[in-house]
Amino acid sequence: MIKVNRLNKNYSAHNAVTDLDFEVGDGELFAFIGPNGSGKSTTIRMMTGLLEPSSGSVELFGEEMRLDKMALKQRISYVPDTPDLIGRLNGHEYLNFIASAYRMEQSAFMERKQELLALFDLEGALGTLIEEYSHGMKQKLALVGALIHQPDILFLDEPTVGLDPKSNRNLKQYLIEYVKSGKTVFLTTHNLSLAEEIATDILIIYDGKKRAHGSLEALKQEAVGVTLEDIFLELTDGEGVR
Ligand SMILES: Nc1ncnc2c1ncn2[C@@H]1O[C@H](COP(=O)(O)OP(=O)(O)OP(=O)(O)O)[C@@H](O)[C@H]1O
Repeated sequence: MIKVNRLNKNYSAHNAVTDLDFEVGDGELFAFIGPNGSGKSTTIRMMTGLLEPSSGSVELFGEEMRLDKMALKQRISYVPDTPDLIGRLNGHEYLNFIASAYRMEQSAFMERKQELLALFDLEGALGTLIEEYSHGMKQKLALVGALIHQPDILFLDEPTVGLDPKSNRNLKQYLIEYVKSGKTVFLTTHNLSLAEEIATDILIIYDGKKRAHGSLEALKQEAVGVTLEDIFLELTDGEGVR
């Protein structure tokens, strides 16, 4: 599904991402974790064709992702950490816009819209302008918009920030079921218990470089620690357990 090959991004003299290599398969729920400023958003923006790499490449479905690859972009969704929705639209208009951009059939659109709005308790908010939504409501509408066309790969940057506990739990369960159907989820999070709970694969990035990658069990072989938090802190020069 995803192949990242010696990916680099330099901002002036600063290397935000250095020689990053990894692969993500079908049906994986991949957690990409690292301290603030370690290069997660930069990487995800290159993977989704929003930012040109300085060198290296990202392949999705065996094809190189670039800024102009619209056909590849039709098969993915990306929810950034602060979704930038069109404030002058109401929820209905926003979702209609998404449906037409992805050329969804009306019946599939209506069916999935009902399901997702119920999942996030958003049914009552669709007539309201997005600029009047709370942060959590915007986050939930962005998630509905990202999921409605059932992308083959779903990229989520900090998806649970701002969500209430019920929506948080519903999202977790939804993502677990989503990957069981063969789809792929790639998420960044600072919520290590979330990664521990739902990820099939975890990559720790530190200062733009891959520090560790594997299942939780595999990571436990690489570092002393019982929890992902112990391992993370040890591998990222934090308050390690050693
Ligand atoms: N447009 C930019 N111009 C210059 N430097 C940038 C730019 N975007 C990011 N950086 C730098 O690149 C590095 C990686 O930033 P990035 O946003 O990818 O980190 P992150 O891991 O997503 O952080 P956080 O967890 O805080 O969201 C940081 O040092 C940041 O200051």
